[in-house]
Amino acid sequence: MVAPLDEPLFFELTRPQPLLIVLSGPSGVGKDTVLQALKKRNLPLHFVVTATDRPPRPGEVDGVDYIFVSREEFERMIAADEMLEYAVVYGDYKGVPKAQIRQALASGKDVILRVDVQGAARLRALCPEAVLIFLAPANVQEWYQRLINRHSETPETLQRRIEAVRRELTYLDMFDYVVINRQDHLEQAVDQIVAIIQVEHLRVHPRRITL
Ligand SMILES: Nc1nc2c(ncn2[C@@H]2O[C@H](COP(=O)(O)OP(=O)(O)O)[C@@H](O)[C@H]2O)c(=O)[nH]1
Ligand SMILES: Nc1ncnc2c1ncn2[C@@H]1O[C@H](COP(=O)(O)OP(=O)(O)O)[C@@H](O)[C@H]1O
Repeated sequence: MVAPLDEPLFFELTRPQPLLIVLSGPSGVGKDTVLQALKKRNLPLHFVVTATDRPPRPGEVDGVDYIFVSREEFERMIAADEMLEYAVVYGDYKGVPKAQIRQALASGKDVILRVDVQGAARLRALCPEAVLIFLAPANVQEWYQRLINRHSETPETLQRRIEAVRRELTYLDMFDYVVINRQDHLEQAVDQIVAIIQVEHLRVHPRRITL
């Protein structure tokens, strides 16, 4: 007996499972720029705002780029177990407030956040079904020039980022995807991340986020 042709097939009945997408990669590769471009695509994506005790850079907005807090406040949040994940990154605290990730996952949308490779490793351990995307430069020279041209660092903070990059590249094997953010081809990188999200939603066995 064949089901009536107008009856939805079983796979149309499964509610799409929201993804937890983790974008990582070396300083200056273009994570924030890619996320800003992704926001302009108006996809059903919830962008998690993470916390830091680093002072805001010119143009950075509290509650949008980061939740900017003092070192004392950050350490209070750690002690109060308010952080899902945190790390010292290039000398500053960075962390994912549990409240932020809960609010994001409750939205029913795909959730995306950008963390350093330490954060990506921690989120892989906490949530094996997260989708980890490594944003890479086309080559070290392009990466270095991009970081310098951003004019965001003091000699000390620049040196920390340069010293970190070799170690950060060794984390690649832990990731699910690598996207190259080529010089002056930003939209190509964004297209690839959109494609990853689309394909991840076509899995016969959807990733189930447990956090
Ligand atoms: N582990 C972790 N890293 C984070 C978090 N938020 C931001 N980061 C990362 O911290 C690193 C330093 O960020 P930032 O100080 O803005 O410097 P930038 O990477 O040079 O722009 C970047 O790789 C960010 O992706 C977080 O909540 N946890
Ligand atoms: N594809 C690209 N081509 C050229 N410049 C880029 C590209 N992506 C990002 N940038 C620039 O590189 C610098 C670093 O980007 P940013 O998003 O701050 O990196 P991250 O968030 O990974 O530290 C910024 O000045 C940004 O405008």
